[in-house]
Amino acid sequence: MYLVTADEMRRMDRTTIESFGLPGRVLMENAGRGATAFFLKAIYRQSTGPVGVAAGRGNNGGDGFVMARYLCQKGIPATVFLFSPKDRIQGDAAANLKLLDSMGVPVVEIVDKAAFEAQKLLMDRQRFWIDAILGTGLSSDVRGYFKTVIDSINNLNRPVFSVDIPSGLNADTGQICGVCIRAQATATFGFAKVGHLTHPGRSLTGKLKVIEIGIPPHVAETIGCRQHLITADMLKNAFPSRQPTTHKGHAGHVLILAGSPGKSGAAAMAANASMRAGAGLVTLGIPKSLNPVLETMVTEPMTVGLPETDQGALDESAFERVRSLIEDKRCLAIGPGIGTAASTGRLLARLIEESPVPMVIDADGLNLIAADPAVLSRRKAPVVLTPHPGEMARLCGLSTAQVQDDRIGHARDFAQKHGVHLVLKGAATVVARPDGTVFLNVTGNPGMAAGGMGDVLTGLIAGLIAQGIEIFLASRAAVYLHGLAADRLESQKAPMGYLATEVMDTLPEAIKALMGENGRLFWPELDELTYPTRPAGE
Ligand SMILES: NC(=O)C1=CN([C@@H]2O[C@H](COP(=O)(O)OP(=O)(O)OC[C@H]3O[C@@H](n4cnc5c(N)ncnc54)[C@H](O)[C@@H]3O)[C@@H](O)[C@H]2O)[C@@H](O)CC1
Ligand SMILES: [K+]
Repeated sequence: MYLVTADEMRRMDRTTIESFGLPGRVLMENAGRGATAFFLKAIYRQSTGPVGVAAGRGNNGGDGFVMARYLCQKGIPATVFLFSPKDRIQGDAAANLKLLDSMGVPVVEIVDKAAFEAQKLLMDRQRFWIDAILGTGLSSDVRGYFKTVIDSINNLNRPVFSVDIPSGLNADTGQICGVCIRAQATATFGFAKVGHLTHPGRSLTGKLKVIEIGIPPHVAETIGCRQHLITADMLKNAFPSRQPTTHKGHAGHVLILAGSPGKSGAAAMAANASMRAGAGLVTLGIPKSLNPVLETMVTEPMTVGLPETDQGALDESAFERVRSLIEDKRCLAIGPGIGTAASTGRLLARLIEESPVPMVIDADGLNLIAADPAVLSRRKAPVVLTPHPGEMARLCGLSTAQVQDDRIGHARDFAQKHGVHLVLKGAATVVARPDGTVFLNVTGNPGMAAGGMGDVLTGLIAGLIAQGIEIFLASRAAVYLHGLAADRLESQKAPMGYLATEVMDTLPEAIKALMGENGRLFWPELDELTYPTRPAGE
């Protein structure tokens, strides 16, 4: 499912109108009619009463005029509060405003703060609000008079329904431009916008419905839209089917380099998560003094003690041993709990340059790369990086706040610049491919804000790659499954307090839910088999 930016939506509207020949007026009619149906279903059915339509001077306001007309036709009292002089409304919106006049729908012109104050009583009487003030045409922070209007509507504490996007929300980043409507539900047109599903936009949008308004689906491809939503549908066939004769060698062998004193748990979780992902075998390479501890912490994974520094971190001299360990592996994951010793950094750099198998790099591995991300261009095999916003900030030389302001943009830029796959963790994880294609994940919940979740994700991605799943697909499937497992725990257990190891242990259930029928092996039922009733020859 495509997620579009404001500019892409504008280009799609234009292509549909100019090349496809569908008039803008028809699009606006479809938008307003569809939005009304959703408003009645999602908001208005709870109770009844007068509806205030707050309209701006652009086409978003035009959609609001159409909605007011349909409400009036249904006998629902609607008043349009027009936050612009009537004579500044143009085009399709102006045509729809005229229709309101002829239908007798009241339109209250509010052109400045004084007029706004004068209408406060009438505004207070409205039981519901439709927000058609600003849509994808928002071009800067909302200030002054419009800011007061948006604040006042929020403060009325009435159910608010947004047309296309909550007014004040940046459609490209999900960031608030000065102030923003808090909607209970939003009807958007043609395609969901990136900002609807990126935080904080997601919580301001409320329940979202995409209304089909007549834009042909192929137009998204024509204009080169590169953002998508991760859906179960695109992942359900990701897992290679297992034959009755499949053995652990077929299911792939993962090598994980992890751990340092005080961080042996990270190594154990990453290794066990690869097993939970379905990898056939996992070998865990750790600093040798940690080997006795890890031997008792993990059961299924094998452990190998590697040369270490005086402080007990992985040492560069482990390189030859690791290189020989990689030979029969399908994926190398490195980073959980490895620390940031310079010698470990040199080991990592040499592995990036030499590893013939895909690498997943996480945690301290990312902090080590941050000193010289150019090493990534010398990789032999594909690389997946899994930073959280803080690690991403170090990789990009930015502040965490700057990364969070445009998560998709930074993830895409880094992936393109360094030719890597990048998983930017956090609410609505972003998965970017070296060509700049980006997918957004919406599974998961705030209960995941706990130590160890990242280690589990690293092991999960590696475990999926080891099973032969293409790297970008494996990365998307992993973030989806990781969130899905946590969502199960949240609904069955508690909103927080569940552990990373519990998420890990729930992964097989999440995989089963994702695979659906594809996950079942169809053995013949016993009564379908025919047995000789007596031994042959008797
Ligand atoms: N044919 C089309 O283009 C269609 C557009 N549609 C609607 O049209 C909307 C986009 O319409 P427009 O491009 O006219 O833009 P909007 O209606 O979103 O807003 C544009 C107006 O807001 C003003 N504005 C921008 N930033 C502001 C700020 N920070 N503070 C105060 N005023 C600000 C602009 O000067 C402009 O007058 C969509 O969100 C959607 O609701 C739908 O009707 C479907 C068809
Ligand atoms: K709006």
